[in-house]
Amino acid sequence: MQIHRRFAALPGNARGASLALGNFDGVHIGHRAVIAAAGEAARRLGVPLGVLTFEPHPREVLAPERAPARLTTFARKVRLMEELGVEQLIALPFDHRLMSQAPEAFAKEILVDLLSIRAAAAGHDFCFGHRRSGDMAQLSTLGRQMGFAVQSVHGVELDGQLASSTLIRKLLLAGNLADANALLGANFCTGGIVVHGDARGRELGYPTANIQAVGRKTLLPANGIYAVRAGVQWPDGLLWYDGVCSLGTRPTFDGNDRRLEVNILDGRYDLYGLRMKVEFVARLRGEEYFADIDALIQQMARDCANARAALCAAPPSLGTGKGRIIAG
Ligand SMILES: Cc1cc2nc3c(=O)[nH]c(=O)nc-3n(C[C@H](O)[C@H](O)[C@H](O)COP(=O)(O)O)c2cc1C
Ligand SMILES: Nc1ncnc2c1ncn2[C@@H]1O[C@H](COP(=O)(O)OP(=O)(O)O)[C@@H](O)[C@H]1O
Repeated sequence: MQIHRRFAALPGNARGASLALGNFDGVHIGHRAVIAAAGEAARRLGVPLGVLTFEPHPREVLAPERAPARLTTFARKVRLMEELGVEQLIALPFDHRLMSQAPEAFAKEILVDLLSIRAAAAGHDFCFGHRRSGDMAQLSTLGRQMGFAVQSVHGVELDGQLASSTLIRKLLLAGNLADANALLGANFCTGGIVVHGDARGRELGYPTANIQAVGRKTLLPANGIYAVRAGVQWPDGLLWYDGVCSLGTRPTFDGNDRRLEVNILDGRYDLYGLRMKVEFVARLRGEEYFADIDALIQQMARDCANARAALCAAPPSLGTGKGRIIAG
């Protein structure tokens, strides 16, 4: 996949694609339906499949204090889109010129003059142009006038819930990881760098790598204990391990800061300073206060056994998206 981040540096092969338009935070099953629709048009027309998005999200530029925490970093979006077969990712900076562009000017200057698109697909509620004044009906009209096909894609519902980034954020914050992952079509994933903690984990018999976010933070799920897959970025490549993670303030030890800590179930490693990805596979329980440390240690042993069982039963991490396209 080729990634284009600057208007001025768009090579010729970024032009003439079938493009999915949107922000795609989470790359959830609704987003996947939009990308699939753009992919079908790409195959029909014999042109590359692309995604046009703005990075950072316009909301993060216009009202950063009100922007919700992200489900996916840009790097994670790139990886998920690559898995979906996206060939050209055009992630343009959202600047003041773009902000003030009327819908017609956006279509003419960006979609036609800059990108010469052949087709566009977006969610039925997609808005574009100055103050989000352009909608899908207008994009279809502009497409007819300017010579590109437009497909409006209906929302995707899973077990009666319409996939949306907002709903997935709510589910994660409420501790409903199973539904959030189902709507994501992949396991929720975050990560960071392994830093020093209180050196207590090794005394308990469960060393835990403390993960500190680097760069733009993602949302974190509700506090609790989770079965995870931990991706360690060793100098010579990324390796995945089964693990268990504790997310929260460690009430047993009067912790006051919120920490994300991962115990890799098998083996001992020196992880300090390395990057680690944490894929949340299943929620095991909430954090608890233990008056007796031995009781916590016994519970941690049960957590590890439960994590093993959950990880054995879990489907492969990516491409598990299910869902039904609904009308309307
Ligand atoms: C599987 C697992 C379950 C845990 N459950 C709890 C818990 O219920 N309550 C709690 O206070 N801390 C819990 N912890 C967090 C430990 O207290 C924490 O890992 C320990 O204090 C080590 O901290 P350190 O990495 O800073 O040394 C859990 C940790 C793990 C790995
Ligand atoms: N299986 C393992 N899972 C997680 N960390 C491990 C493991 N084996 C060794 N370690 C190392 O132990 C460190 C965590 O030990 P711990 O006693 O919890 O101290 P601290 O939290 O202060 O770093 C990790 O950062 C890592 O370098």
